[in-house]
Amino acid sequence: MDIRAPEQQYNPYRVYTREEWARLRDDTPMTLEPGEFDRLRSLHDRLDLQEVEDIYLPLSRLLSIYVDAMQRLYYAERQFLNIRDRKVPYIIGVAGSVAVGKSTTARVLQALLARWSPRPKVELITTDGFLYPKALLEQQGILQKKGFPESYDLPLLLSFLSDIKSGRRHVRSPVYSHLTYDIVPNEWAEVDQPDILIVEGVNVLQTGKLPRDGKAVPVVSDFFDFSVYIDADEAALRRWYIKRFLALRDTAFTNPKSYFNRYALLSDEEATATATAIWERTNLANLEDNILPTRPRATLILKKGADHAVESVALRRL
Ligand SMILES: Nc1ncnc2c1ncn2[C@@H]1O[C@H](COP(=O)(O)OP(=O)(O)O)[C@@H](O)[C@H]1O
Ligand SMILES: CC(C)(COP(=O)(O)O)[C@@H](O)C(=O)NCCC(=O)O
Repeated sequence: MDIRAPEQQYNPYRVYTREEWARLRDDTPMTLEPGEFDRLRSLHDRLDLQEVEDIYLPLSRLLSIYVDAMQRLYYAERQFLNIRDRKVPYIIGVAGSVAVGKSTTARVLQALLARWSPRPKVELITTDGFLYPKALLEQQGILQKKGFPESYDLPLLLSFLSDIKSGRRHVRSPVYSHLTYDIVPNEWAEVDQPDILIVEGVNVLQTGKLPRDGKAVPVVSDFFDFSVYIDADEAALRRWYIKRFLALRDTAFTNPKSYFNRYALLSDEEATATATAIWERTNLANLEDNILPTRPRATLILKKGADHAVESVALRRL
C-alpha cells in the first residue's frame, strides 16, 4: 500500500488544462477547410475551429512525433535483426462511452493526419462491424447487451487486426447499419495497407479475463501503437444520449426501414423515458462494467465538459 499523500504518489499521466494543451500546437498549420467541419461532426457533437485549434492540432503534432519515432525504432530493429520487410501500419485506438463523440474525434484525426506531408494513407474503421448479427444476438438472448464485450465477434476482430499488422492487402471488415440495427449482409469495408489505421469503438481497450496458465491470448489493444479515451461525466453522457435520441426520432427513425421506426411517433416525454431506459439498461451498464474500467489503459485521455468541449487532456508518461 502506498502510504504517501496522494499528491506525492506517482501519476502515470501528465495532466494539462485546455489552455496549456492548446499552447502545444506550436506552429502546426490548420489544414481543415471551413466547409469540412459539418462533414466531420457527428449528430449533436461539438466541433468548431476553436476545438480543432486548441485540442486536435496539438494532438496531430504529438502523433506525428510518435509515428516518426516508431518508424525509426522499427527500421533500427530491422537493421539489428538483419531482416527486410515492409513497414507495418501504425494503429490508433479511439475508445469511450456510447454518445461521447468517438466518431467525430476519429474523423477529425483521420482528416488531419491524412494531410501530413508526405501524404500518408489513413484509414478508419469502427468496431460495430464486428458485432454479431442481430439474429444471433437474439438467439443468445443478448440483444439488449449490444455493445457489451460478448456481443462482438472478438476472434474475427483480432484476425482482422493481425492481417493488417502483417501487411496483408485488401483486408475486409463487415459493415454495421444503425438503420437496420444489424450487420449488412454481403457488404464489406476494405482496408488496403494503410500507413495509419484508426480503430474506433466502445470496447477497444478491453483485456477480458487473462488465462491463469499464462497462455498467450491476444487482446485488441496489443495491436495499438497509441490510444485515445474520450471521457465525460455520466450526467453529460446521459443528456447527450437522450438529446440525440430525440433528434433521431425526428430524422433517422422516421424512415420506415429503421429498426427504431416504432419510436418515431413518441411524444417528447415518451421518447425521453424510452431513451433513459435504454441508456440505463444497456449503455450505462456497459460504461460502468466494461468501458470506464479501461480508461487507465489509454495513452491519452480527452476529458469533455458539459458543452462537449474538451476541458483537460491527460498524456501517459513514456
Ligand atoms: N439509432 C441510431 N440511428 C442512426 N444513427 C445512430 C444511431 N445511434 C447512433 N448513431 C450514430 O452512430 C455514430 C456512433 O455513435 P456511438 O457509437 O454512440 O459513438 P459516438 O457518439 O461516441 O461517436 C454517431 O455518429 C451517432 O450519431
Ligand atoms: C453500435 C454500438 C454498440 C457502438 O458500436 P462500436 O462501433 O463502438 O463498437 C452502439 O452505438 C449501439 O448502437 N448500442 C446499442 C444500444 C443503443 O441503441 O443505444
